[in-house]
Amino acid sequence: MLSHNSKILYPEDIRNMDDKELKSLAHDIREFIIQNVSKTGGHLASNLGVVELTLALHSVYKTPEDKIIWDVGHQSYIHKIITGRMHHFDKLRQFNGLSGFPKRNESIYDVFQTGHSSTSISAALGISRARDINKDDFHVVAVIGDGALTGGMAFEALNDAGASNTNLTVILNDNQMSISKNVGSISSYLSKLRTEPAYSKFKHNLEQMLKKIPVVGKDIAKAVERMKDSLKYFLVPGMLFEDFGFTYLGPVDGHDIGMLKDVLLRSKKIKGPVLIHVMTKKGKGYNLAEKRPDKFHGVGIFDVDTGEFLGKSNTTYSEVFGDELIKLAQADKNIVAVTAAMPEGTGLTNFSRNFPDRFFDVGIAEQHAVTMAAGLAVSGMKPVVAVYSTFLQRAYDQILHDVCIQNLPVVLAIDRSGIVGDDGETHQGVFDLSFLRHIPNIVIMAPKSTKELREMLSLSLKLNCPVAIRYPRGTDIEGIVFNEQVKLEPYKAEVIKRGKDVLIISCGKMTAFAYKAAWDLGNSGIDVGLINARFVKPLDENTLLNEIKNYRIVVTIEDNVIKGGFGSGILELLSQHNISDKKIKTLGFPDEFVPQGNYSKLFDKYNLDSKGIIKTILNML
Ligand SMILES: Cc1ncc(C[n+]2csc(CCOP(=O)(O)OP(=O)(O)O)c2C)c(N)n1
Ligand SMILES: CC(=O)[C@@H](O)[C@H](O)COP(=O)(O)O
Ligand SMILES: [Mg+2]
Repeated sequence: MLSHNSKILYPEDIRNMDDKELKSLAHDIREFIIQNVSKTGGHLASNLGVVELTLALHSVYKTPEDKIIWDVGHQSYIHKIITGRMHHFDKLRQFNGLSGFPKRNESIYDVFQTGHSSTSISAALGISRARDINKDDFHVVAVIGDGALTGGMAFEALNDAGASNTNLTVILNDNQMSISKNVGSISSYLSKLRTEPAYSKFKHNLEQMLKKIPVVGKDIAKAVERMKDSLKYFLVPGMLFEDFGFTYLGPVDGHDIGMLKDVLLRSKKIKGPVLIHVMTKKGKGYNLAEKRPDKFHGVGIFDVDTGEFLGKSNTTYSEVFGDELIKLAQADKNIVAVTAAMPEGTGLTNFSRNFPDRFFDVGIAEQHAVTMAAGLAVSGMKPVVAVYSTFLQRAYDQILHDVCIQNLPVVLAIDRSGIVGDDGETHQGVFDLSFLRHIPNIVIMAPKSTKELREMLSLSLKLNCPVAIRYPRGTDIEGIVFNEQVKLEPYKAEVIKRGKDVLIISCGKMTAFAYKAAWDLGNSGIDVGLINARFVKPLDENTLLNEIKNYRIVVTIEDNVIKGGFGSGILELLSQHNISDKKIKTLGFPDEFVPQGNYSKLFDKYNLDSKGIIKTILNML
């Protein structure tokens, strides 16, 4: 049984084990992961599915000289356990603790950092090409899931790698799941490869038969060749990948260590790019996760026996969004919803059940999601693209070129804006205001509460132009109840409180911290005014200028990077109106990547909670 006190494992230990020992280790590792993740949270089901695959990879390849690149990287826990990091798992995804993704500064075995999907083949190809230029001699392996294979980047890389002749191995970990059930025609194609063993048997028999046809004369020889070629398309499993220029091996049972090692050893001898199709079961070894791999994809703390999640269960912004969209869609048949493989996370699952014909899961393809929505919009539909802030980074040009230049009524419902917490720097949604604010035609809103999100969603569908609504992960901040009397009006800010000494102008969720700071300072005799901007673009210039003129000190606060964010917009406004007699401070995230950690830790670190705001204001007074 593995525990945090067990001997630290390294790949050499794995390479010295026979298949029986590896099988037993696989069992222990599964138990370790289930117990550990139940206490820390993390990506459970994906890791349980790749235990044997990871052991086989480290047995056959000589890491770290040979390079393994994990796509997304959420399935790298076993790789971490057997590369000397088992003892750090009690701090998995915590502030200053072990990352849930590969990190180059954590280990020499982590050769490329990931977090976002579909990058592994590109990175592996780059590493292979550098190796070839340097005349080095090592193997490069990309491990990509069937979900990640729905991303366009993966195909750009297959296209390039397939024609490159370079030695490179792609392991396709096919468990038929993205976070939810995998979608699209490639997924159906892979299912066919998995489920039709007759396919390969028939192909083998036929090839044998064709070989036996005696070649009598040129014409017959040519005809036989042509027949072979056309039959190949029907009969060769993995023909799609073969046509891309890869040698296809598989499908192989990804839970049989012996078979995995065999096929990996075989692949090492093949020149040029190779794709090995490995079939695994997501959640393998934990019955509850095998049954509901979607539910156990990414988890908080849970009870191992019952599978019950033990965290808080207040209504989240995502749930409110999904609920409100259903109501709006009931009244307007032109409303359609689009997700890039995140129906559950974005709160669209119920929508998909209520309106199956008006719901589109396009796979892990954010760029396509946005342009496809633009196509829906030019045809009179009202598309709402629900997407995490961090993943929308992929679709910058699609927003600009396909939506905003044509001024199309596409609503971007940007979930997980601001701090997401445990996933860390690859996933923090702290750039959206900066990468959207400068695009002409777009309206940007940020609700201070789940109630305001409902109103903003309803308004966004009436504005007939591109709209982004950015809202955070999780629930309303506990303990702060707003007096929600000021109804949302288009392009109008909300004056929550007037004061004399300091004005805070807040954006979205940060209004809650500002609200508490304003009241706490009031109790100490400092009279603070508070405006909830509601509209980041266009700013409600009249209200803002009318209020700002009454104060000497102005503080802006946002859960975005300071550079190019909401506060920058206020500075631009003041500069355009030649207002230079104010003391101003823009609060937000500094020019660095925000690490992993829970909300309170991070808001405290960056002085963005009410305590931090009070500290800033006292320093300014
Ligand atoms: C660009 C991007 N969009 C969305 C996600 C969210 N995401 C993380 S894992 C995942 C599913 C990946 O499926 P697959 O590659 O098959 O791995 P599995 O979990 O099935 O092992 C998704 C959609 C992401 N990481 N990156
Ligand atoms: C690995 C990945 O990108 C997702 O699984 C992500 O961790 C989901 O985040 P939420 O838990 O916020 O839905
Ligand atoms: Mg998968």
